[in-house]
Amino acid sequence: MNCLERVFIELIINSDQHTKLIIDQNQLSTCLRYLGLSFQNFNHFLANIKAFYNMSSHDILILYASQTGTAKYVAEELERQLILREFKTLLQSMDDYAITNLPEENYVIFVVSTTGQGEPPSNMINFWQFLLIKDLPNDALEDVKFTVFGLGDSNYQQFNSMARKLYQRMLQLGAKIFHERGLGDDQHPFGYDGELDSWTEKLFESLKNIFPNKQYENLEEKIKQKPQPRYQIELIKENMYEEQAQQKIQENYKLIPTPQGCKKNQMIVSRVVENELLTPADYDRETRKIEFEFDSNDQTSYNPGDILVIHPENSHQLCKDLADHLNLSLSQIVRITKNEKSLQQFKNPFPEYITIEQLFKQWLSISTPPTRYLFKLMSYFTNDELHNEKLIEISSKEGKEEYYNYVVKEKRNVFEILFDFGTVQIPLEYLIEGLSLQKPREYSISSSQLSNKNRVSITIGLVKYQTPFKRSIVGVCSQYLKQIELKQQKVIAWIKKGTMEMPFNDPTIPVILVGPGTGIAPFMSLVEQRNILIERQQLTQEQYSNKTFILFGCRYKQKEFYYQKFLEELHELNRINLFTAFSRDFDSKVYVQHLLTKHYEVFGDLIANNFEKIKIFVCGTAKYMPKQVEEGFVELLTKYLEGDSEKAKAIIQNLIKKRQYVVEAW
Ligand SMILES: Cc1cc2nc3c(=O)[nH]c(=O)nc-3n(C[C@H](O)[C@H](O)[C@H](O)COP(=O)(O)O)c2cc1C
Repeated sequence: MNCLERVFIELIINSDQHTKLIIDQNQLSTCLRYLGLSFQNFNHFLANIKAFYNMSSHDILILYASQTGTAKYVAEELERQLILREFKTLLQSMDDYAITNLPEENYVIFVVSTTGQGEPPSNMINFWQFLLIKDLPNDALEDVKFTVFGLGDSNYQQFNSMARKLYQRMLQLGAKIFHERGLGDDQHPFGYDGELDSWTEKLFESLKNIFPNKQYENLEEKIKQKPQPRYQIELIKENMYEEQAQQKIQENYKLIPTPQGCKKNQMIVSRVVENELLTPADYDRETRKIEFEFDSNDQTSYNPGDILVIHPENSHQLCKDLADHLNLSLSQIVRITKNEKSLQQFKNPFPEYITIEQLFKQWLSISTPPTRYLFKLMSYFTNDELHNEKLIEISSKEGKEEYYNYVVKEKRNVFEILFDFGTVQIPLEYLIEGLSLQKPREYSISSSQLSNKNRVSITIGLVKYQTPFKRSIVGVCSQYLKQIELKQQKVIAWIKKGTMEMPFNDPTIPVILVGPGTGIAPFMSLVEQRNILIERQQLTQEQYSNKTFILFGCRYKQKEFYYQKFLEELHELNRINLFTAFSRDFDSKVYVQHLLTKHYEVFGDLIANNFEKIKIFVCGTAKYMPKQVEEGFVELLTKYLEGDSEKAKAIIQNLIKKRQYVVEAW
């Protein structure tokens, strides 16, 4: 090893406090150039480094890709199970992992969810792009043994597609399977657990053959012992905390974890300035237009198709109830630090000093059902035998049904659970370990920034429903936004690109926008923007007419035809072509897909004359609509092409491939 190489190693090692190799790809290529090393040589070089420093590394690498945290939780639970059996593990999100180390790994477990329409979660994008590099040799990963557990929902057309694609790509690159693939499904009566439990059981069978010296039996005694908590918590006395530090606490919101796919420095602080009810007050559905104004110094910019990602707050009452139950005051300041004795590797997401109110309102997901792991943790903190047994049962594989019936289906939150198990006195450091972090919620933007540069609006349907036991549940974020005080409270949000790349600068490009219900939201942004551009660019009627086709559908015209006046006015002016379907106003039910076949000549001509530039966007609920609309397009083209269904299918498939036909569904 020459002295330049040594310098390089020092650089890498000193840049990382965990003595593992984490370098980003820019750093890597700069260093490689500096050292005159090719990429191939680099792997060999890394092996040298490891040997040189005798880094005792892991037995198994767990890599997860997760959009809303489920795959992350599953990966963490797997890690706990592996640690219990004496495995040395390394757990990372795919994009945090230095992918150039992958050929050196022995055993890898991938836990990967699918998002969008069969797309990778944001923390897999770079990793996936790297794996897809065309000239990677087919023996690049020949020493790697792997398995995949996928999280998906069979209601989506591309069920678990990222887990499947990753599996195939790993095989193409020469990696070998050490355990069969598992595919979890949200539609299973027990959600992904329906598949995960048996997959995990078999995983340990497979591992027994590979790592016979680990501990697989007699785990009961170990399980009974309380694990080391991940965090340490210190209650801070008020007089110990000076004024300057108080100021810091006020600014904790700046440390709220950046949502997937957003940029840290693009956090927006805004206030709600308008909250308009779009449905009749006595209707069973509630849809609102919520408008935000950015705090003055924000240089925020957005375009039609972009998404507003909102960090919601839990209700004050729930935070107070939970704090009271734990004998804590909301104004209590606590110091949260990492417990270095914990065997798990993780990033501490909390600010060092934080009030209980901030912790419960902004940081922890306390309104939604907690994971099974919380029940396990709770079981260590009761002297009541019955409660202890029940908690252990719910947290176990055997108690899966009970967990689903009592927690998931009934949407019980942590306060309700602690209340039911009143003998449990769980310390705060264990409680926060058993809860997930607050999840941001995504909404399509429905305004154009050309109309007001400091404002953005969204169209939200209020989530409210009853559980099987008739408990009334409301959605965390929609309720938070509904009740927010106008112009008072700060709302923390980010803007990110959506999947629909809209032609927002050119109103002459033909678009077909299919948006039933609140699926209309992103299209309102494009329509408003195009309307302004038609004026600004002084376009002629010939240039702008028959370019923006909107298909909107809902149950009743009188109750749910959002933005009716504006849309009908633009239709009158020939600035848009509006087609509507009201499914409950007439005896025969008409939905948006029926409008396509009904007007097959209009849409057939439009598509046939604009193959290269037309854009079709479909937005709304995921369950049946996207598939039915796609079938509607195929049907209309078949009719237009006088029965040539193969050609019709090929046209739509081609548009999908070229991303001229894009679905955004939830
Ligand atoms: C916006 C959205 C898009 C989704 N798209 C798909 C999909 O295309 N295919 C699929 O199998 N599951 C899809 N799902 C389901 C998720 O993969 C599933 O709920 C998973 O458990 C989420 O895991 P995560 O929280 O780790 O991202 C989607 C879920 C959402 C919210």
